[in-house]
Amino acid sequence: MTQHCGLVAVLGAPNAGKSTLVNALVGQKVAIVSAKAQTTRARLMGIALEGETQIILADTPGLFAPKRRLDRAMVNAAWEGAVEADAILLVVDGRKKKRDYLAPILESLKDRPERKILVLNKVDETAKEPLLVAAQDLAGDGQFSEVFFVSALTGDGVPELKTRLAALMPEGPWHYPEDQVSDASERLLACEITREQLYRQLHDELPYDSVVRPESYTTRKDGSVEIHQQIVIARDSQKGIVLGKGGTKLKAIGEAARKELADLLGTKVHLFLHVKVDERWSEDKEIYEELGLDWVR
Ligand SMILES: Nc1nc2c(ncn2[C@@H]2O[C@H](COP(=O)(O)OP(=O)(O)OP(=O)(O)O)[C@@H](O)[C@H]2O)c(=O)[nH]1
Repeated sequence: MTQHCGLVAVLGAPNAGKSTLVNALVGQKVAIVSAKAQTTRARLMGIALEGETQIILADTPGLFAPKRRLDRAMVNAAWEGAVEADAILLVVDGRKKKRDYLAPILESLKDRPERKILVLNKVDETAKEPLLVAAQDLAGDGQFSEVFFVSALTGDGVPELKTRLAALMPEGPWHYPEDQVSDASERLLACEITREQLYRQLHDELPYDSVVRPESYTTRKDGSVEIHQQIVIARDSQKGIVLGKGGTKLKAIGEAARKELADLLGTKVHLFLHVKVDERWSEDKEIYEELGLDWVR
């Protein structure tokens, strides 16, 4: 059978469930998910397989009005992900009754020539009637060729969406080997996993101006992996939050991240986390490059 391969850009407001959807389509965790808005910083790709078709998913940062430089870089990355895609998915939180916040996204999508598919997510927590109203409301202007109702969380409707996306992918050789699920290097993916644990375990206490950087990533003789990472925060006063009493918080974060990494990499993992205070990290070009973001003024 001939191979098919194409790019799908996944767009949507922060917290719509884009990362969860990409993970569900890939069938394995590739993008980090958290209840906090704007979790997705780097442009991670998920790679889904359906028969002879490879679907490359650009999991883009949520689109929102950018103020800080980091935010502007994220929005730029989001649009980059959508350029010349074979399909654009707009993921919308179906539970939300108010939809004005989507107006700028809908407006900017108007000029895009790609096929656009509306995905109303979180159907597990939404009644049918309001979902239909939302679909009519958003797809009424004819901009979307199709509407899918899914729950990225439970997987409801996801296989149907995946089948449809596969059918839209053009003929062509696969871009990635069969067993690859993400184009993020393992180093970077490992940082994302630590960052997710930071979010999970510190909740609202975690300062937004923090970042996890890779220091080193080596395979030991016995096949296990030794990973060193730096948690960079902007203020000395934030150190206590990350470390916790007697360092217990950081230990728990490292332990959870290590377990998950071992699971993902299928080998024993030694994870070392170092906390560093750097007031000016958000002005550091190198950090942006590391995270796969463009430096924008
Ligand atoms: N009930 C329900 N919750 C969902 C569903 N999909 C995602 N969520 C939750 O919504 C929150 C946001 O999900 P993410 O996948 O991180 O959202 P995102 O759009 O990638 O967010 P950003 O990274 O901020 O752009 C998480 O708490 C998810 O568990 C769903 O189908 N049903």
